Amino acid sequence: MTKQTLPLTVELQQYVVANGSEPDELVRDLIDETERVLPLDAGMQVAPEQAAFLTLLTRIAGVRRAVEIGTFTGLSSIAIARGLADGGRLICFDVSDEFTSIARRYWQRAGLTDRVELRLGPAAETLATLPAEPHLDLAFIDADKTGYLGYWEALVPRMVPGGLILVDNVLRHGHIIDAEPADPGTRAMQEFNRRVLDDERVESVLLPIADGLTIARRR
Ligand SMILES: C[S@@+](CC[C@H](N)C(=O)[O-])C[C@H]1O[C@@H](n2cnc3c(N)ncnc32)[C@H](O)[C@@H]1O
Repeated sequence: MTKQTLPLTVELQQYVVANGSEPDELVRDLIDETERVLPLDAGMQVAPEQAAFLTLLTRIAGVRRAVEIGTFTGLSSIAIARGLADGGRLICFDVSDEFTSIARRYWQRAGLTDRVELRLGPAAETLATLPAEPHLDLAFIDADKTGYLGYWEALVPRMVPGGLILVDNVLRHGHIIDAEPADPGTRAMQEFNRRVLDDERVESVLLPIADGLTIARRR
């Protein structure tokens, strides 16, 4: 019996990726280009095994309507869009025209432009333009950490019963357990994780994949 998740060495993570989540050529090119063009920001991309997990989860859940908060150069959006059911659509929210211009190029190359729509602007404002009633099957939150609670409150009422909200970076590279974190993003995530746990509108699990991924299911 194993009671604890294995800490992943670099070699073990490479094994994980090679044995179940190996990126295809397009994703490899996107990862390489992001590292080359945006070396200081490339760490914001989801991990390859997380991207593969997003695709599988989207497919398993039969998702037709999805949103993503925080698109960057497009890796997680491609992962979600690839898992959508026939006729499914993903709306991406981001503030950066620079980052998402790379994403748009890769959506084109991946043949996903009919499934993906980009809305530029602060997500606190652009999310409010979505219909208020429950209509979303899946939402992925991966943007400014101090905004997460606001995004959560905007999204939960818009999720259909059984809809999934996925939240990245809930472990803050381990700093989530710091007593008094100096970083406002980590303090915001401590509060966010408490609020999700106490939120009776959802059932949730916090998974130690990459930087921590919460999966919450709307009751
Ligand atoms: C961690 S990155 C997203 C990574 C992306 N999911 C991927 O897999 O490549 C965070 C993104 O959130 C965007 N962002 C930051 N603040 C935002 C805001 N207030 N509204 C919308 N997007 C925001 C940034 O421009 C950046 O592209």
